[in-house]
Amino acid sequence: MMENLEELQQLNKELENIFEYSFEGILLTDAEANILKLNKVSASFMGLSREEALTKNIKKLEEEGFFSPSAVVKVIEKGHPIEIIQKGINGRYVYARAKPIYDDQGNMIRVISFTRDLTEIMALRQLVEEMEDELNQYKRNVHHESNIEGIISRSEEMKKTLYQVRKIATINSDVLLLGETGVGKSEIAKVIHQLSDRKEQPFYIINCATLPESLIEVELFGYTGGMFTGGNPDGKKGIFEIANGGTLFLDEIGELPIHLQARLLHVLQEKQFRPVGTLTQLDIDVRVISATNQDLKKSVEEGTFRRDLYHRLNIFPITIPPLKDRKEDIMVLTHRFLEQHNKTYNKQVRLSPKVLETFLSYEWEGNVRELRNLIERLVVIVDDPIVKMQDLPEHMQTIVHPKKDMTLPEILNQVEKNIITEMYEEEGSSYKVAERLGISQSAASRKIKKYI
Ligand SMILES: Nc1ncnc2c1ncn2[C@@H]1O[C@H](COP(=O)(O)OP(=O)(O)OP(=O)(O)O)[C@@H](O)[C@H]1O
Repeated sequence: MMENLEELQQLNKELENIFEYSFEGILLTDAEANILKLNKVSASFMGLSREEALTKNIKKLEEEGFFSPSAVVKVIEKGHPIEIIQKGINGRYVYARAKPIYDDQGNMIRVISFTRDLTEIMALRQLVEEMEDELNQYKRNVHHESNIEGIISRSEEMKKTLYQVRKIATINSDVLLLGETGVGKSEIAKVIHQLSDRKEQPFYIINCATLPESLIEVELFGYTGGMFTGGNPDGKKGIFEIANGGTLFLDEIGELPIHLQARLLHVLQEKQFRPVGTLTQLDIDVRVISATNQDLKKSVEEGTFRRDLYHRLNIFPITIPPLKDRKEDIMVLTHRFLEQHNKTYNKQVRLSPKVLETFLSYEWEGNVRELRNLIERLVVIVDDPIVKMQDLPEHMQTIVHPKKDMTLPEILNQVEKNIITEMYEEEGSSYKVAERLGISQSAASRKIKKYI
């Protein structure tokens, strides 16, 4: 008996501890809402001492505005458990769950309520939201950092290239940009200038392929007065002199006539040059960025490009990968060009999934320029809001680019897939596809299920 009593006391003590140290407020009332028992947390929600609270009735406290609405009062009215959010006297929000306790005869004898302070959770939520905002801001900044203005890119390949661009931009060395036509060499050259200490100084472009050979020398190096009949009597400044302090972009450097290549090498090495018709050397401070889509090494072997100039230019080469190797860039460039041209022409043109898929597997020999021009053309000429396969240039409509390890059945499968998806896009029904391809409707429908 004595042992049982001790055990009971021990258990009671443990329950008291649990009751007292709970993070939740726990409150017990009778069926008239008189408070019978409550823990510290519950008393503090009401802004009362425990002793005071034990003399109170919840209905009265509710009427006096200590909290509203009261879960206990609602349970007494309705006879079943309730969960609500209460506003407390000191502006605190509380999540309250209350339930009735019945005796064996089905009479409500007690109501027990559990309350949890939401104010802190709300404050924490606000903190989390603020942190999320900060994180997003940070992410935007990072994104901005890895993206350079004017250069749209998302691919790993371009990330590497842009990393090199950033590094080289600030060290003031001459740069050689390599890459197929239309990959963005001119854009990158501008970016290098923009990111360099020379950004406030002029940026000049000379295209060695478009200037007649007879003019290039004069354009680059200028001449002194009286040199040419019909020429300017005061002479003409060459671009090296004009661009002094700034950056000179020599596009299509592979086309520079061989007799001028030695002079260019001299300028690059000595940072000096001599205008045509004079013996005086002028000092210049020009950063030269050259670009070519030619294989300069091959030109050296063929004897059309000087080896020494090639080595001088090739100290800091940056290669811009072809668009076909930058699938993520195809996606993002397509999206951005569509956006731009839709805005310009006030249209809402979108591409069908098949067209997009074709873009991803197309060779893009003209690279970003070709993509940009094609999208502009499509936005202008297509009346429908969705660009379909038949709107593409003919050579793009039937492309299949078998990967190196594809077998003949796989290639044929690919062709079939292209035709079925394209036709289904156009016709929208398996019956029409069957009719056009001269196959049964069930065969057409099977293939549509297989490929789409
Ligand atoms: N990453 C890019 N983001 C946005 N536009 C780009 C990008 N790359 C290229 N372009 C655009 O594509 C077109 C061709 O680019 P750019 O003239 O720089 O190519 P290029 O390599 O210098 O060509 P070429 O060798 O024929 O001179 C331009 O309209 C340019 O603005």
